[in-house]
Amino acid sequence: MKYESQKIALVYFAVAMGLFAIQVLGGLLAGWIYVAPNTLSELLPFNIVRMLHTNSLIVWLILGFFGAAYFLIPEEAEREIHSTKLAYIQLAILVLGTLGVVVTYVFNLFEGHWLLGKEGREFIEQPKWVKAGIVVAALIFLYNVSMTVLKGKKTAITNILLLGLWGLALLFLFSFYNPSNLALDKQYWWYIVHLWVEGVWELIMASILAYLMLKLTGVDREVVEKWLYVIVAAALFSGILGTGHHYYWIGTPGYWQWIGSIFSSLEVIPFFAMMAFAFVMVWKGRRDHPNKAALLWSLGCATLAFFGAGVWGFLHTLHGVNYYTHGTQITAAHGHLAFFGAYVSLNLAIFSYAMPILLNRDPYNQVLNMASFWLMSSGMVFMTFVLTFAGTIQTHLQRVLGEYFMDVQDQVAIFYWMRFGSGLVVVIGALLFIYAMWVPRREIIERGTAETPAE
Ligand code: HEM
Ligand code: HEM
Ligand SMILES: [Fe+2]
Repeated sequence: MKYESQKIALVYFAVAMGLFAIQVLGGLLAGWIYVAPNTLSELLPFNIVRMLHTNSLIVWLILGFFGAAYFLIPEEAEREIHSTKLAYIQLAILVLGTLGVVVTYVFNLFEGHWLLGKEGREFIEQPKWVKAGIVVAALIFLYNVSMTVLKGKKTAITNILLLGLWGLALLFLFSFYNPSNLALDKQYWWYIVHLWVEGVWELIMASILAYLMLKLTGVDREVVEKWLYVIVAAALFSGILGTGHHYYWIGTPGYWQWIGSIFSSLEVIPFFAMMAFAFVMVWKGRRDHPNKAALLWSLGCATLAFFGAGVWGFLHTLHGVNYYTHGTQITAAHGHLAFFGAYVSLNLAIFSYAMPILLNRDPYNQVLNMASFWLMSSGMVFMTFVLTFAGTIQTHLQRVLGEYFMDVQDQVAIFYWMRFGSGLVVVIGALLFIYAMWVPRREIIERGTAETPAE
């Protein structure tokens, strides 16, 4: 570790990994309720479990991004973070908000209250006071990292990372605007949900991947930067108008069917470019970095993001196809592999790289980490396949033959059992990952010392 303030990342990563465990366990519970629907139906109903699953996902991913920024910005800007104290205050606000969310959801408190009650829009259900807290925390964060970069060295990696993080925070402001007209509500809702994952988060992904490639493969910075600019341009060019693929059936004008189909098809390009980038960097690289697990997660991230977002996204993005598949298990299949491939794996890649440095551990449980990669990835890929089969049958029975929703659900039950099985593998992989990150290797415990890890 070159800069003392990089240590801030450690607490962010710790909270993120805690929520990651809760998120996958929540998913597993939701998957169990699918096959045994009366489970906890009074105490913790499915809709609440689902909310905890998706909300904790978003919160831990963002905490991971914040931690990644605090870790890599000092090295790139060649100076300490502007204020360590502000960074911890920011985390305290976010943790308080998270606890508030959990208590409000689980006990279903303050229903209908404008400030204290949950808001009932998927992914952005948080009560208004929590949303306000998130904005305050985001402002503190942006001030802190922007000051650091402004006073230090500016690189393409930090510029693009900051652009992505500013975009993330500004787009979140749309969560305060909730028009009573349902079509308008949905139109703005997608500004957050879509413009995050298919817009500004791609900038965050590209810049963190670029940083990892720089460190792990030792290629020249100029080469990394050229790729970075192309990826960012392709992401913004396709992703902004690509929002149209959510405007097909919500009451917006018909031209969105063409704009959405054309531009969202082009969204495959940046994801393909990120995959090509990662592999070309490894191929051209001149450095044999000892942290192979971090490289495995980086390559896995670029590859699974291409399949989950690019291929599985394209599968149902043309309006002629989406007319039939909209809101079926095809959507869930895509949602899972896209989020896992792109943003979960990205976080796990930067954790794998940074944690041994932050904890000053060499060697660390690298083989266990790689095992967790294969468990989690194969579990998620299998889950994607079974949900795709379920969704294909569902589309035919329900949308083509016109059978009733619940009758169709009974006929695809076998796939929900298989989803539970693959989910169990994912959970085991996730717990193994957390173990590999935090528990020192036996040699170190016995010897009592560690080497300084390679950076
Ligand atoms: C990492 C990037 C991506 C993530 C994390 C992601 C995630 C998701 C999620 C969670 C949903 C479900 C939203 C909901 O209805 O509540 C969704 C819907 C959708 N996504 Fe993506 N996505 C990504 C990229 C893409 C790309 C690149 C495409 C197109 C090539 C695409 C096409 C679609 C379409 C068409 C829908 C609507 C499905 C429906 O009509 O039910 N996505 N995405
Ligand atoms: C890190 C891994 C995971 C990610 C990124 C993830 C992501 C998501 C997302 C984005 C949704 C909303 C999907 C949509 O609207 O289309 C969702 C819902 C869900 N997830 Fe996960 N999830 C993960 C792990 C799991 C696991 C291990 C299970 C266990 C079986 C699971 C089961 C479910 C269930 C049952 C739902 C509700 C689906 C519905 O409403 O029909 N997830 N998850
Ligand atoms: Fe989208």
